[in-house]
Amino acid sequence: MAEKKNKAVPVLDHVPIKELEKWLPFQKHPIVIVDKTFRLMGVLDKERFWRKAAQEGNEAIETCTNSRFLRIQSLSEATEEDLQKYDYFIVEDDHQYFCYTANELTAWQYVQKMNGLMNINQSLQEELDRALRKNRDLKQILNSSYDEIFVTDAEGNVLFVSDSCKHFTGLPPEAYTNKNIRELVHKGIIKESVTLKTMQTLTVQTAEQKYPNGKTVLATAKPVYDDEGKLYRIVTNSRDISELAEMKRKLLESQTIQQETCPIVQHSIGEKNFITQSANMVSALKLAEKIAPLDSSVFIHGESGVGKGVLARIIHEHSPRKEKSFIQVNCGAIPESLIESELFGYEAGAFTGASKRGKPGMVQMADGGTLFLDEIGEMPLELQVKILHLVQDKTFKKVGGTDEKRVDIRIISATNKNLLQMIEEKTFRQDLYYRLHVVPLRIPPLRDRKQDILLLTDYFLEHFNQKYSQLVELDVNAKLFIQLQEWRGNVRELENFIEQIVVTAQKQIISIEDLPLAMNQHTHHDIQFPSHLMPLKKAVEETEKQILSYALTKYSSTRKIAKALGVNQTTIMRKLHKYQLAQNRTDEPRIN
Ligand SMILES: Nc1ncnc2c1ncn2[C@@H]1O[C@H](COP(=O)(O)OP(=O)(O)OP(=O)(O)O)[C@@H](O)[C@H]1O
Repeated sequence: MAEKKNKAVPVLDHVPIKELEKWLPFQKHPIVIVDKTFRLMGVLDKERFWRKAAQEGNEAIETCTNSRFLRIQSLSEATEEDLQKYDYFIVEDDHQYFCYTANELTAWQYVQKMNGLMNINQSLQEELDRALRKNRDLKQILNSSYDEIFVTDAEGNVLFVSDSCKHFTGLPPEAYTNKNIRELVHKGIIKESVTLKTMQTLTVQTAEQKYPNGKTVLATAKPVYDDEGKLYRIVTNSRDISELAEMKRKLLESQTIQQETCPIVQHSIGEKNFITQSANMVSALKLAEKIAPLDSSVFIHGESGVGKGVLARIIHEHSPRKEKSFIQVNCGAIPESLIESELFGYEAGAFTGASKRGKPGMVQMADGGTLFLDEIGEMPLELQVKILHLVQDKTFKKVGGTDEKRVDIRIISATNKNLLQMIEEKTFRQDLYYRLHVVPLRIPPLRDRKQDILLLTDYFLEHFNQKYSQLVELDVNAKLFIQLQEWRGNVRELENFIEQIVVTAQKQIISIEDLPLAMNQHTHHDIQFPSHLMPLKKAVEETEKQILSYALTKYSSTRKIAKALGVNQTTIMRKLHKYQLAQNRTDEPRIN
């Protein structure tokens, strides 16, 4: 208890002198003695008690008797007035009396007030610290949100913008704070402000907004009212829905196309299958089957990797020539200097380095069967006239030979080039074009038959699982993700991609997170430059490898890659081997 102060003097009420004598030696302080009515009897001092009590008019007694005493319940009870009026204050505490001088009590009350003030100050400080901490926590929470949070007061003055605004707009939050929303809209920094609409209508407003950097966000502004029901704040939350919007668009697109889905059609070619369920592909297939028994020349148009080669095989297999050879010549893959001898063969000693016995060409090997001239647009102009003879008369001469040889072949050609434009540019002979272009067939790219993506994904998954004795599966999201890709390299790219998943899978069920790296390589074709410093040689190699991987998905032959990259074909072949990218190359002519 604060009132038990050291300086307080104990007060005794009617204690027999004898008792007092016994008790006195243990007291350190003077004692005040009062009677029953609380009238002062005397002030005792440890050593001088008896002496002073015996002497009438003792100075000490007199001082006390002239003094004014006030009995109070607690020290804090004494008022300013009391402190002026009385000299001593007697307080009872636990049946013991204590006597304080007015000075002591004033000092005590002063200390109490100071403590009180200090306590208030401390609790205010604590309250402030707590508020600041809360404010900091709140800011951190808001700033860690992926959504952008935008807060204004009732007048539209921007009070807070979370950090993610940088991600959305490219501008830091400071570009907006302490400005008025009207000013931001007026300057065109914000378009179609939902905050402004909420200010005007006092209702929740939601809108899809497009930012100049291409991002689409869904912004929702909500009014916040104070206790009196007046508008106090407007809190706007913006969520990046760019990916969602893109997915939605693609899904809608694929759903529209889905309506054109046909029953699955399947053909087996060698150990592989040709499979489709897209209406446009099925009609191309039907036409192919219809013209297959005829001997007329067929011309297949389509982007690289769509399946021109497979369709040519199907035509051959549906023709009376199916027991004979199907010879596929990739005109873009054979070096220009060799193409004539590869195609037509050569006589013994026709040129330096030629075999002494001569060599039959692919045309001769196709006798009785089908000759498939893939990438016919790559045929050198000088050779085109020789091909024209072959198509017209079914005759040809070997390199270095004089004899006209006759063959019974059916010619199927294919290209992903615009031959009409090449004719205009005089790089392709018009007469040859019309000779070859008797029955044109068109294979649509994979992006125009999205319903085939899933079908082909499942087919290739099963095929490669069997080939590599694996049990890899794709979960629903991974399949959806694959379905939504562009597949600019068409079926070949999808096939290679699934093969890569099966070969490199670390677990049985592949989910969407396991795909992106490979997806980046296969679909976006962005060349990633090394993100950290490394020896220049290694950085060059990494970039070179990426460029080659991309080129492989874009071009069907090393000759085309060489042309696109401005180096010779041998360099490309060497580098493909160096980076172990050459496994899937089938540049060599296929002979069946
Ligand atoms: N509908 C399909 N079903 C199954 N596999 C297919 C289908 N279409 C194409 N493929 C496969 O895709 C790969 C590429 O096909 P193909 O070589 O016939 O394409 P292409 O159009 O001739 O390409 P390029 O123009 O580059 O020569 C092949 O492995 C082929 O088996």
